[in-house]
Amino acid sequence: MALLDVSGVTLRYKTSSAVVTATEKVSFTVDKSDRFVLLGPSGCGKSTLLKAVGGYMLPSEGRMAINDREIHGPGADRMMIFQEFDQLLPWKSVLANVMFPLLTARRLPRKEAEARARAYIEKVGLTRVIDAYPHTLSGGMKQRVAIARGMAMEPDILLMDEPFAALDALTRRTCQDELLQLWSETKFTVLFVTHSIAEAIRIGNRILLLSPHPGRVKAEVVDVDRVSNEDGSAGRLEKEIHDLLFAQAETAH
Ligand SMILES: Nc1ncnc2c1ncn2[C@@H]1O[C@H](COP(=O)(O)OP(=O)(O)OP(=O)(O)O)[C@@H](O)[C@H]1O
Repeated sequence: MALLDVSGVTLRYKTSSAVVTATEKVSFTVDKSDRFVLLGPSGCGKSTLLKAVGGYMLPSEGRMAINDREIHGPGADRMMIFQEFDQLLPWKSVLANVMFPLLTARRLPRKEAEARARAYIEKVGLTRVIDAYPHTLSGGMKQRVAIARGMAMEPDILLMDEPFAALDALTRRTCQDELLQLWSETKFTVLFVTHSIAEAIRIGNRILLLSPHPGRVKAEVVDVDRVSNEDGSAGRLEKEIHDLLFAQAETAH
């Protein structure tokens, strides 16, 4: 049984003047310990899909289930990490930010919450700024706090919406490496959204390619680790994915 099962999901926004179809009949499954990437051009509905898996939006058609339980709303089994640097509570220290959902959503006793928060802050290498406030941290550090906060909840799946997109290239690369390092230690499950082909290949072991608006499944690339580890093949895979994503658009011009 898959950890996450998304089956024939259509997601629509209803505004006062129009109905926008963000994704159409999208299906995929995520297994435990997958680093599953949703990849596609801007506007293909990646963030909308993630929002729906998070329980913040219900499908107009199709079904989503986690551990065979239908998703009806948000839950502590799914934690979201966003692109924006302002997702932390500015009036709370790093430690208090990481402890906050442990106390409120997980309802852990304060001592236990603090011990767990300290352990995850150490995992992301931020112990020396544990008492600092978010406005004194760099963008990369704030994202690491958000990751520590998400991981400390020990959810069944981490939902990451372009978490490194607003970082400079070097910091982005470091954060990607750190995420992979954390993954090799704990083998958590992550559903990761990006529009960067290179980032998808670095992060994912499986990549779902979505067509432009409305998002439909174009293809799934499996076993990315094995393919991209072969000599010089990351570049080849990048080109193949590019061609798959943009073939139709290019022939149309
Ligand atoms: N709140 C909203 N109301 C109406 N339409 C929306 C809303 N949010 C998104 N959309 C539309 O739904 C479609 C999918 O948007 P979404 O943000 O999920 O795409 P995306 O693939 O994540 O894009 P990006 O990479 O630019 O973030 C787009 O056409 C967008 O304009």
